Amino acid sequence: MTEIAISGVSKSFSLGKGEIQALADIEITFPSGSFTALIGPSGCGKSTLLRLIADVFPPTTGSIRVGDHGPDAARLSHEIGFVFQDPTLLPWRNVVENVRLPAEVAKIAPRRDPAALTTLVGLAGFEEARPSQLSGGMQQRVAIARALALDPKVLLMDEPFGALDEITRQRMNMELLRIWKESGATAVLVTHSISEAVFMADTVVVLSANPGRVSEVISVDLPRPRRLDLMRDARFNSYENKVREALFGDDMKVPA
Ligand SMILES: Nc1ncnc2c1ncn2[C@@H]1O[C@H](COP(=O)(O)OP(=O)(O)OP(=O)(O)O)[C@@H](O)[C@H]1O
Repeated sequence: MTEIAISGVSKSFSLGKGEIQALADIEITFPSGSFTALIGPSGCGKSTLLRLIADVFPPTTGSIRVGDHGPDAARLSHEIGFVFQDPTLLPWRNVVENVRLPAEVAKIAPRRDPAALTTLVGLAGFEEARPSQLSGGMQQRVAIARALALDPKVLLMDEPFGALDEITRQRMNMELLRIWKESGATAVLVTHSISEAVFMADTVVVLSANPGRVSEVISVDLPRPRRLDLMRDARFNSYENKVREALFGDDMKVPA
């Protein structure tokens, strides 16, 4: 069971002679096995928050707990899988070899069979294909399989489908929900899409900028498994409106 607890976290970066405060007073818990979406204006610190959890850098103040330990220990025991917007596959390696890569870098045996993971992400038959022979959506599937190779307890995704067309993106979202359920991981997804956030998440965390703060936490009480026709449901639209209002505040109000 891996809960992520973020307490009193702020993050500042030095920039030239000055300093930029990316995040302030972040207080939030992601329950074990939950799916959380982070949404907010550009520059509000969504990626920074993911990177803090992944131990790319430490917080300036506050603490982060991943399961029973800090992000550094979680990273060292390979408990965190990360998917970026760009799949960043090695072009000279085939699909299975790319999926196996994290285990090779860590000098340990893969905790999940790379060929089985390739099937799990819908790429059976493409095991030997090179990245250049795959579409953008297929490359991103490989990146997801690679993130699962060491059986992480936490899956962090930074706009993984941002570069994909709408049809591929919605398909990938459905598949990602299936893969997430199968993995049992605690998932955190950064997205710019309100409907994607509501469709995927148990909880949508809305951030505001300068510095990044949590402005609203919206629980999405919609049944799972979720299918695309859910998007036509009035309850779905009302959650979208809630997120929209949290993002745009007074700008949403109709002038008298
Ligand atoms: N390594 C870094 N060094 C200096 N400043 C940084 C660094 N990483 C992020 N920042 C700054 O922190 C702030 C938040 O950036 P971040 O990338 O986390 O925002 P974001 O919400 O993910 O943005 P976007 O939606 O545009 O991707 C920005 O002002 C950015 O310039």
